[in-house]
Amino acid sequence: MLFDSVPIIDVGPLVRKQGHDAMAEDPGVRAVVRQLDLACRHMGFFYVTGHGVSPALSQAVLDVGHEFFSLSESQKLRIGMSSASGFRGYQKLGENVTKGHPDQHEAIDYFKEFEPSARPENPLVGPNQWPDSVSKFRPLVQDYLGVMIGLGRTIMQGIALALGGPRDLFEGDRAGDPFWILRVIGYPPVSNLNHVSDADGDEVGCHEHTDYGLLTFVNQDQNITALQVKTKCQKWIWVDPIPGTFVVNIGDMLTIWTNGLYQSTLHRVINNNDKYRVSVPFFYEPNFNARVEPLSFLQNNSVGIKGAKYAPVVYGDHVIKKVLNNFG
Ligand SMILES: N=C(N)NCCCC[C@H](N)C(=O)O
Ligand SMILES: O=C(O)CCC(=O)C(=O)O
Ligand SMILES: [Fe+2]
Repeated sequence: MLFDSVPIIDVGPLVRKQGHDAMAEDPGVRAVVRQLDLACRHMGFFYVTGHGVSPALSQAVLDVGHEFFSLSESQKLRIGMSSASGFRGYQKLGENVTKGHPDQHEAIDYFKEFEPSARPENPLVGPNQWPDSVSKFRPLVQDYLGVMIGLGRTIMQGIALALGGPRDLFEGDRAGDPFWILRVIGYPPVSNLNHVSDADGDEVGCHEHTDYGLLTFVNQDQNITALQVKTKCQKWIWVDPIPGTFVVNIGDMLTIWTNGLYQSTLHRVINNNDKYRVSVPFFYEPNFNARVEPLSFLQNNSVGIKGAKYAPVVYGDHVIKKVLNNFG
């Protein structure tokens, strides 16, 4: 089965039953689980509706993003990202690099904060940086984080069932204490052309990449189409915003845990519109110290994969390598 567009999944039944002992037998949950399985096997991307996150909260987070990016450069640089801040904070246009190409976006990056006892040589140890010039920014984003961590956990329960595992497969040492990431990203318009001929050039808001962890939830401006995904047929397709939904995609650690059954999917951003675009991806990730390796029950599965196709990695090592690469 091949998808030529991104499927929409109403996860309402899963959200209502999550954590219940009998959830795996609930017919509504089972229908959601089947759709998650197909989307993860064949596309790596899906929209979710029925997630229970307030549309007003999602919109307010985008609004404070717009407000922040409209500030002067010197105000934005007051929360500038550096190695001293653990790579948390504001990065200027072109500062983030993907496979050697500077990206045409500016952003603020947040990571879960470490306990004071964390190893000081870990380059990601540092304080998150909040803009005080946009007073509602911090409380809104913190509310949003709480809600999104809950949604990430719920969808991971659905994915655990989709794989034929117990619902708590990704709890505990795997992803019970997720090293979440949140980015508030601004993409200026790159050109007024109606097509993009050279997708390696300067006009790309974020060059093609896969995400690092388990699940990404993209909250994006309505009425601007800029995100593209590469289908299994190697065709780039646009992912239009749909009101009230998140665009969800799977990350590299799910590829490893599922022994390649659910593969992370290449995507990129080209804001070839005349409006400034804001998106806020929330990344639900494994625990920082999680050891990620193909699940034993997926090493000889129905698709005929024999043995482990991927070497084990520690998630924290993977994300550190990625972040250091992004900022030279
Ligand atoms: N936390 C995540 N997944 N961030 C994705 C950013 C993708 C662009 C980055 N320069 C890169 O090359 O990865
Ligand atoms: O802006 C978007 O729609 C997606 C951004 C993205 O892919 C990322 O930050 O990993
Ligand atoms: Fe991404």
